[in-house]
Amino acid sequence: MSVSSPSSSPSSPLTPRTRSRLSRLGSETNIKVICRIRPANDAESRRGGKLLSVELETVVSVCSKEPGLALDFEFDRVFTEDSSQDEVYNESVKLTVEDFVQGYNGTILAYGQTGSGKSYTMMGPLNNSISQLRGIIPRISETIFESCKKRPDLAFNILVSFMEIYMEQIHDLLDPYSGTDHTRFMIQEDKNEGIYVRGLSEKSVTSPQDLELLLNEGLAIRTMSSTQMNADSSRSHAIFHIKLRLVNPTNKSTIKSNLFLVDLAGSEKVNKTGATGHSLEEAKKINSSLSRLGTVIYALTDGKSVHIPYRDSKLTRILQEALGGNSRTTLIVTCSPSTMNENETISTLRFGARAKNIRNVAHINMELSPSQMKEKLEQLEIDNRVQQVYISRLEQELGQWRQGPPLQSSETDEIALRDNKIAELENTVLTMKMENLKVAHEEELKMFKLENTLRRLNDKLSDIELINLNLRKHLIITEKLIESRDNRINKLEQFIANQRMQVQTESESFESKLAHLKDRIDAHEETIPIS
Ligand SMILES: Nc1ncnc2c1ncn2[C@@H]1O[C@H](COP(=O)(O)OP(=O)(O)OP(=O)(O)O)[C@@H](O)[C@H]1O
Repeated sequence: MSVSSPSSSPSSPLTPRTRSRLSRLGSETNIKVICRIRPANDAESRRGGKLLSVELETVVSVCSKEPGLALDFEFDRVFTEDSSQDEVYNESVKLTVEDFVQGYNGTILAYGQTGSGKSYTMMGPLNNSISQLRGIIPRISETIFESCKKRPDLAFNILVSFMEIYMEQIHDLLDPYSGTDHTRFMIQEDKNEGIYVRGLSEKSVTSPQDLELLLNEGLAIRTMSSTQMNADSSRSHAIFHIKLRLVNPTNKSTIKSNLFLVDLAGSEKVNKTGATGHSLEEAKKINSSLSRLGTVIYALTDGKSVHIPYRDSKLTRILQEALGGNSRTTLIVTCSPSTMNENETISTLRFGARAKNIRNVAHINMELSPSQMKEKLEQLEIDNRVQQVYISRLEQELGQWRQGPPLQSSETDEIALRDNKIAELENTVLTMKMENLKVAHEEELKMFKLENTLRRLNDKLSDIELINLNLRKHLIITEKLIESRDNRINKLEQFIANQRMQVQTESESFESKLAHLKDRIDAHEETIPIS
């Protein structure tokens, strides 16, 4: 059996010092990874076999047709063909949205092969009017407004923007007239705002209905086309961005948080989708952009990379905070259940398993109000004044000491002698300090190397623990299977024993009937006169 642990250990590009500083500011968490298996479509029901099975709520097993290839993948949660939109939202996404309203940045990403159910999960079915089928984004908007209403002490302001990255160009989905001048959109970074796209329109919303309307308007102009794998295939990465500003009117402090909801374009095997000409170019761009996302995830988790190539694509640059930064991130990997898509599904599950090792450090994004800043400044000024008083007292004492009674020449010589001695001693102390510093530096280097070795060992240990965990899970599953087989055997044995008893009873009754008949024949024969 193989297990899903990536070749290397969970790690992060942050140095231990930066990490500990960030940890003090916020909480460090792994990216949450959810797997969702969609129901088989018509073609799969007709021709494909069942590829995936889910024995536990967190493990999905691939039952490959290749002999000897059995893979288990562990995620934070696995949803099956029968899971509803409601379950997916409540059990995997709602918490991120509640954190978002508390001031944490959040990101929810859907990744998977074309036609595997990303848009269904994020938005809901196309042209849907059934409330239970609504996807994550419409449900999120309701939670946000409900949560904001529960905090009447704060004034809130919600802005949304909606963009797609199509063939590596940014398009504004809330401004159909933005035209073809894509150079007006620039990805920029700001100390307060984080990473954002300059030039993108932002619309203020005051109700879930407002937000849903904008979502649908944007979706209506998103680049879609029909492929052999999906009649309504999204050919772009769609990024819906919700900006929340919560202001405390009393002290004027502001909480600012950003939520990115990303429906990625689906990876595809061009020979399967039958893409040619322009569709082929689209597919190549989609695959190349997803492969850059994979490279970033690989670099974040291989435990070696110092440089993370976020700037290699627009998608990874925009998602920089979501991947290894200040964000609570959930990745939803979507899969077809059928053996017809075996390679694509295994590759999706591997992508999810690797991403699960990314560590983020999220913190509440709060800006102090002018009055809070003033308070802080005043406190600093008081501290400063206290220090100044202390310094002037010391200076006064020193002055008095310096002024002391007039000295005799023999006393001046004595003092000069001692001054020289002091200078000499000070020199020695300085030299010793330098020596100490050198030694401390060498010690620090050694410590650093030792820490590195320890970290590598720890990483190996967690790899082994992960493998061990998977093996134990596999063992549990196997034990359950054996137990269910044993039950079945017991039942069958019971059934056979019953059958035997029944046969025996029947044969005994048959024999007694036979004997009875025989007696009657004998009796009959005796009564017949011999002619
Ligand atoms: N969980 C589900 N339950 C019922 N139908 C689903 C489910 N997931 C997906 N589908 C259906 O499968 C088809 C493909 O889904 P969807 O368009 O969401 O895939 P996608 O991954 O977004 O594809 P692409 O990358 O090509 O855009 C749609 O008809 C959708 O309604």
